[in-house]
Amino acid sequence: MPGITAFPPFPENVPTHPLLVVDYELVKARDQDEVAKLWEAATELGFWYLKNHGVDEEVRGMFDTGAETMDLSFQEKMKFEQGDNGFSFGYKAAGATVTDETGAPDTVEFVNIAKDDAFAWPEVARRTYPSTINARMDNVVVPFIKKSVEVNDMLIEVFSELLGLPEGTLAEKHRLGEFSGSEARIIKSPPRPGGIDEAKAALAAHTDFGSLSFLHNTLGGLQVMVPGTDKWQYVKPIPGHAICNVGDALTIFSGGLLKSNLHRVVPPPGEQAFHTRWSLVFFTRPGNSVQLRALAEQSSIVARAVEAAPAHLRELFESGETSFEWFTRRVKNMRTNNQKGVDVWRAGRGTEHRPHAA
Ligand SMILES: O=C(O)CCC(=O)C(=O)O
Ligand SMILES: [Fe+2]
Repeated sequence: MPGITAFPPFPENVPTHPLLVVDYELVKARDQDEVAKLWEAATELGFWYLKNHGVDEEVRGMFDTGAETMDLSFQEKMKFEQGDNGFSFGYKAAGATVTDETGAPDTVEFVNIAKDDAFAWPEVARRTYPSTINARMDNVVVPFIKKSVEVNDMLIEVFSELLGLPEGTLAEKHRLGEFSGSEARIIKSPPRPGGIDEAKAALAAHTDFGSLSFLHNTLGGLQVMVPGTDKWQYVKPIPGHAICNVGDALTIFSGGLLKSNLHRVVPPPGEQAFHTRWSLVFFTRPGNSVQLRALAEQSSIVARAVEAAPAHLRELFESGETSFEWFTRRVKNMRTNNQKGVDVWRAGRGTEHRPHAA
């Protein structure tokens, strides 16, 4: 089981950024101090640790499912490949996306499982998956996705309240009944010991495409660029603590108040680089038809934020793209096969305003 295999500790001597620790159960009970901490984390860095989320057992099962899946032959995995049209569900081989505008290939493989397939199981809603995933749908994948939806939806509801939006406004944008890009992702990064340029990303510098990400990892490698700086800093994994981060859609809905921050994955630091790195994310994304625009008419808080937002964000608030268009554009323009010059890469960007960060 990759998640609990012994590995060296996260080194002390690398630049690390401490995240606020938010207690899921306390936020759910609307403990005012905890809700205030969540707001601080989401509006300043856009990243926080989440403890007491109750999903540990499902996370372990998902890592096992990932290990079994990645052990399948390359040929078998490629039967479930995503393709180059911006469809994200299924398998992505290492090197299938680029990590910057020079076309440097990524080094991670991952498999994405649609929330819509988990909720429709055993019916197929969006696509089929490798046998290793089908075998664990009932016991692991569906429970993991259902619990992750519950966690993210609760946090999104709290943001809706804090933004002063009419009750249920953000929930309506993430209705379970509508197809969306929401998905679980299991990522495997091979060991990359020494001799390799540590500054080179395994997974491109990016902001997340959707609303909220619920991430579980055990080895270092995730880095954030703290707003107002131009240096990458590691986020140290803490056992039992998930890492949550805001995605572009919430940034847009909130007029820029909720921060979708730039992050990337590099080889794990120090001795950890000798080990395979596994991570698992559940991404909540708005329903496909939802327009990505600032909800200024529904909240004076958002309206004021729009006024104060920088020009590059204000432009995005009025892009008129639906969630489906936004997501497809971003996935498609990272694909290696689609790179025909730097314009393709740049056209795939979201709220990132540092096109040269990589
Ligand atoms: O592997 C990680 O720690 C982060 C992965 C990530 O940022 C992503 O898949 O969007
Ligand atoms: Fe991400």
